[in-house]
Amino acid sequence: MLQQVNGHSPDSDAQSGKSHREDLREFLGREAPLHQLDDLTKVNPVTLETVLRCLQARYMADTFYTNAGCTLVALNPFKPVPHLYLPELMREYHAAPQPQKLKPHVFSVGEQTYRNVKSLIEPVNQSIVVSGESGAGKTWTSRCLMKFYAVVAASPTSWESHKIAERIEQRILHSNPVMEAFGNACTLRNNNSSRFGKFIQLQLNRAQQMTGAAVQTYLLEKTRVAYQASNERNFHIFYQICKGASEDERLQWHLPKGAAFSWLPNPERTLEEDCFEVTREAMIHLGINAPTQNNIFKVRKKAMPLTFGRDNPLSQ
Ligand SMILES: Nc1ncnc2c1ncn2[C@@H]1O[C@H](COP(=O)(O)OP(=O)(O)OP(=O)(O)O)[C@@H](O)[C@H]1O
Repeated sequence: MLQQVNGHSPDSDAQSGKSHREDLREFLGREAPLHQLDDLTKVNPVTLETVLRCLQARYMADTFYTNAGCTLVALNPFKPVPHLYLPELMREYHAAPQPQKLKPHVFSVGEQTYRNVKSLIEPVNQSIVVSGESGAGKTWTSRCLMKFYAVVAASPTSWESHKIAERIEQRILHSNPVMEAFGNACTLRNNNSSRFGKFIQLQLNRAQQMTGAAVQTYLLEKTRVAYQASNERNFHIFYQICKGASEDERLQWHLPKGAAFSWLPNPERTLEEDCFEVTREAMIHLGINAPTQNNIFKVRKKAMPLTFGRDNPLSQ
C-alpha cells in the first residue's frame, strides 16, 4: 500500500531522487572547473551534494575559503599554509579598492568589517561571528582576524602613538597563548580544543586605530579539572607547569621530580601547546609579573593531588 509520509509519496521521492541525480550530473558536467566557483550562491542547483562537491574540489585545489553570499566558509586545511597569512597579503586586502572582489579570504571579511565602521558617519559596532564544530578552525580564524587588525589598525602618525599602538598590538596577540593555556585542552577531536566560548572586543578610536581590547569568556568547562574522558587531557597549563618548571620552582611549588598526578592523564603525549615559556612570556607582555605568576602557579599546583609513579614521563 502506498503511504504518504510528511507530504511525500514514495513515487514523488523516487522522482525527486532521480531529478537530484540528473541535476548533479549536469552540475558536474559543466564546463568551468568546479574549484573556480568561489561563491556557493552560484552553485546551481543548490543541494547538499552540489555544495559539498564544490567545496571538495576547492579543497583539492588548496583553496580553503569560499563565499556563500555574505558568509565566508573556511575549510580547515589540516596543514600549514603560511603563504595564506602573510602580512603582505593582509596589506593587499587592506589596500584593495574593493576587497570583496579579491579571492575569498578571512582578511576580506576583516577588511569589509573594518571599512563598515569607518565609512559610516556615526561609527557603528561591527561583529564577526565565527562558528563551527570542534576542530573546524574557529580559534585559528579568530587569531588570524586579531593579527589582521593588529597590522591594519595600527598605523599611527607620531612615534609616541606608534609605541602605544605596538604595545596594544602585542598585548592583543599575547592574550591568545594565555587564554589557550588556561582554557584549552587536548580532546579526541582537537589537540588544542577551546573549552570555553569567548567574545573578543577590539576597540578603535575615531581614527580607526586600535586603542584596546577586552575578552569575555563563557562557560569554561571547569569539570575537566576533575574529570577527563579517556584519551583526553586536562587543561594545557597543568602539563606546562609539570614539564617546564625549573628545579627551584619544583622545590617551591612542591612538585617533586617523578611525581604523577591522577588528574593529569596522558602526560606522555607531547604537544606544541605544552610550552610553559610561551605562556610565561605572554603573561609578562600582559603585565602579569613574575611574583604574580608565581602565585598563580602555586595555586594551580594545589589543585593537583599527588600520586607517585616510577615510569612517569614527567620526571624526565
Ligand atoms: N587555516 C588553518 N590553517 C592551518 N591549520 C589550521 C587552520 N585552521 C585550523 N587549523 C588546524 O586545525 C586545528 C584545530 O583548529 P581550531 O583549534 O581553531 O578549532 P576550533 O574550531 O577552535 O575547535 P574547538 O571548538 O575544539 O576549540 C588547529 O590547531 C590547527 O592545527
